[in-house]
Amino acid sequence: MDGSMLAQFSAALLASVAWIFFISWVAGRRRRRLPPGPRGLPLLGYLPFLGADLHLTFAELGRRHGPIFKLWLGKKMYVVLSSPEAVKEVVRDKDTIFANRDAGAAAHVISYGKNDIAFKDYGPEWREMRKIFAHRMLGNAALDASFGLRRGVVERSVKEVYGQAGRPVRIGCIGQLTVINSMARMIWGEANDAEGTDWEGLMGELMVLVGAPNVSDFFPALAWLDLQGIVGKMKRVFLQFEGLFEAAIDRIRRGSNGEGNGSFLHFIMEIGEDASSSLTMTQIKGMLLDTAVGGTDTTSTIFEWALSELLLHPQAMKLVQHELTEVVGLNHHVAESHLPKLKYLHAVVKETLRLHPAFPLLIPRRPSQDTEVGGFRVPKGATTFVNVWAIHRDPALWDRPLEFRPERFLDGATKWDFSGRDLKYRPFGSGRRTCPGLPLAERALMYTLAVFLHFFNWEAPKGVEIGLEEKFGIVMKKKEPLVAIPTPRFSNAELYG
Ligand code: HEM
Repeated sequence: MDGSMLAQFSAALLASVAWIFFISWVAGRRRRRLPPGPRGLPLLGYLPFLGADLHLTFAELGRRHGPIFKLWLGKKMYVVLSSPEAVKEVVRDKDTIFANRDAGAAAHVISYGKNDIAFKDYGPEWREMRKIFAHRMLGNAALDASFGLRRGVVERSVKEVYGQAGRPVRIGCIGQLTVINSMARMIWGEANDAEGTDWEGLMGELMVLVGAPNVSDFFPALAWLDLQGIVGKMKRVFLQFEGLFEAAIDRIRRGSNGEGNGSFLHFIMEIGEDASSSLTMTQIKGMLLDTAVGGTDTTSTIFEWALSELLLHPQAMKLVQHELTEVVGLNHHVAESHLPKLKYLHAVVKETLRLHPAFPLLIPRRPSQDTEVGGFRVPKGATTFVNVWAIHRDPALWDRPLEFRPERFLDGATKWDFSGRDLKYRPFGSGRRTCPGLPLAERALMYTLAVFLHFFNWEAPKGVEIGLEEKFGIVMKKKEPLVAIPTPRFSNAELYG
């Protein structure tokens, strides 16, 4: 090889090496690229621009930046997903990596320091608690056994509404109280140590505190100051629950008249006190709190949305009541055994949950290591939201998405179950962290709706417009409580208690 050939060869070799370096640098850079997102202010990030309705802000940002975007709120990075493809990566392909939750300061207090199911980090203890919760506490046998407790509460509410027939009633509030009291009854049993507790107020305060934007979460270094007093207030709410649990546990331990029988508390204590169980008393109380918190606001809110939609869609209301007449029969009580046959009511519930998912952003997850979604880097610990509200209304995924059409969930739509198998419909989430309360939620919601729609006709008071305005929160409620006039459907007064 002469000198010039050697020089040409060296130059070619150098160019190839440089090219390889360049390509791997670009690939590496891409791998390390964070998702796009809006610019914010120094230190505060996007905080000043968030607005009150997070789901709407996130939907708008999704339109601008794509289905995977990030934003900084104070010192914390948040990633928001709003396409089934991106969600699939998180809840299927990388479900284990994203199986932790992000417990803010307030959630930390109310979850017994992440000692419940909703906030405990993924691992063997969480798996054990979840297994007991889903398969034993909320298994079919336990739910069948506690039906009497639920029925008693619903029948009391029917009697109350009957007493106000022909007049406007705040049915949203009555529905909420019915669900709250059913859950309380199931937790405490007939003895109900919680009798006299202002559940509505207590739950309302708890949900506001968990959902409130908290400076301590955005700037962890300032957490010890509890600048908005949220943690202080949450501790007071927590102590009220703690007092109720302690009183009931004490009563059950003393074996006083066994009135707790049939209640979750009694049932779960039996498991906890079994020598082979590793459940601690704190975990038991954490699971009961999950039932009280996870089960009440969600179920009662969907009850109110469903009734509102039916009042706005008289044809759908007619079909529900016709089905109830066929399945339950005139002058008969609704039983839980009727529920699987109420196909149209099921479709109404599904369509309601599509348009008004109780958790519009699900419950945020947190990756336990650096990872990638859609080719973007998501760093360990980044709070990850799924904007299920936006996915459920995406015109690319749904035909006439803003219309209330229960029919879309009928006929050959067996894939539309609540399991989250179809990633464009996930009102109960999916993957490892999917809602374990689904069997109870489905029964309680369907039963309460079936009873109220079987026993009464409903109409809006003259001159009152039924609105569908939303009030954003951890659980998204109706802005204006629903008011409607009930008229008994049957002349036999005995049916109404
Ligand atoms: C209509 C009623 C309900 C709706 C719409 C609902 C929805 C949800 C959703 C979307 C999640 C988050 C899932 C995810 O991150 O993928 C969740 C979690 C949870 N839900 Fe429900 N839920 C309802 C009723 C209930 C009931 C009745 C209970 C208890 C008896 C309950 C207990 C829980 C718990 C403990 C979690 C946390 C699970 C975990 O982190 O492993 N929920 N729920």
